[in-house]
Amino acid sequence: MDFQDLIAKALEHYNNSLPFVAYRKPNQSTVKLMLQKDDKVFKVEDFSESGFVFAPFNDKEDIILIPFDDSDNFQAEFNDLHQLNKKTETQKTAEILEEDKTNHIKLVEAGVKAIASGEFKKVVLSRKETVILHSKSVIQIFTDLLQSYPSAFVYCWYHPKVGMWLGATPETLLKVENNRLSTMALAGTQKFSGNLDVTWGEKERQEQQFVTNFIADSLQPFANTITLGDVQTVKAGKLLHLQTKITATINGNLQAVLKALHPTPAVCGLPKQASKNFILNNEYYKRTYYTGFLGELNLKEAKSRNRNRRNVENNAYASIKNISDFYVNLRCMEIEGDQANIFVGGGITEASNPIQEWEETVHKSGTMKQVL
Ligand SMILES: C=C(O[C@@H]1C=C(C(=O)O)C=C[C@H]1O)C(=O)O
Repeated sequence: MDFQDLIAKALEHYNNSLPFVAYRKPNQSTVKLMLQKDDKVFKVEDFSESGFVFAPFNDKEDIILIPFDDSDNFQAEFNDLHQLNKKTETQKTAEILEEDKTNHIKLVEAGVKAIASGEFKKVVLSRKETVILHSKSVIQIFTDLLQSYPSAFVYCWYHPKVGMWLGATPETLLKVENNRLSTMALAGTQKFSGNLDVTWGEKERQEQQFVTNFIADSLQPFANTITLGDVQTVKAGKLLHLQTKITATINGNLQAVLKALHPTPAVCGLPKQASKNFILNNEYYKRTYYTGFLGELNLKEAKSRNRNRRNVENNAYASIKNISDFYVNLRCMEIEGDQANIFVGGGITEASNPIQEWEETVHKSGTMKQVL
């Protein structure tokens, strides 16, 4: 199937008010489409299910599933950037509301105060910004995201009883292939100005180290070996972040591992419960699915043995891999009628400057506004 046919199928499904998800993994060209056959709201109970997961920030709320068995699945290649109409005109930067700025600064000040008084060590504080879409369609936004962010997980998710979400996230929550787990600690932000070789402040290094330590500690009860990579600077659109890759061999079930990890201090804080309570009680809006996670759950993939082997008979015994591949729902938006709600936040430590934190959220929302 070619990409235009895949888009037409998704549109038809949307017009029939039926759930679907279209997505492309980082640095890949294959776009997958799952069309759910009815409009039931399926929920994940224990992560033994198989399908596409859409989980909220608050782990007390329901996790939505588009089950593989109740869906028609398609895929297409998206690699010829010129096959599409050229990227549509970027909308002028929307006006920043003075009230949003004052509120965010107040929120960060309250966060810094709570840290200074010992309530927690780090908290990620965020806000919602609304942009009017004018004539741009959801499908145009999705294809612009695919073109603009080749190294992100790009998706468009729709359920008539839940909503319409789009995003291009740079952050993996975890990937599990049989019992091999890989994840990342991503935090710290600065603007990209043409150079990856940049210096990072102590605040960003510490903030990212909190995330690495938390992930390593949380995996400890389920892991035989945990390997941490070096701290690297990575690019996400026009922003840079600090990242440490983490791999482990796990012996626990996926539900227990997720319960320990989500939400990580990359999107919540440290310690988890105190920072989470602060977020739920103090942010000026409800996060719903922003900073939740999404992706494939228990996908079965046939993997043939090494093709270079002399003994070709071995190739007959293709092994089946069980794969779960989840991403943190960042750099995302919710579409409501003719408006897009963009969600942006940043990590706060005792050393945070409220005005700089406000500016960081402005840079992050700019990344999303580029495709609107
Ligand atoms: C919370 C967001 O991003 C997270 C926070 C970061 C930070 O504090 O520097 C960086 C990357 C993400 O882990 C967001 O993009 O909304």
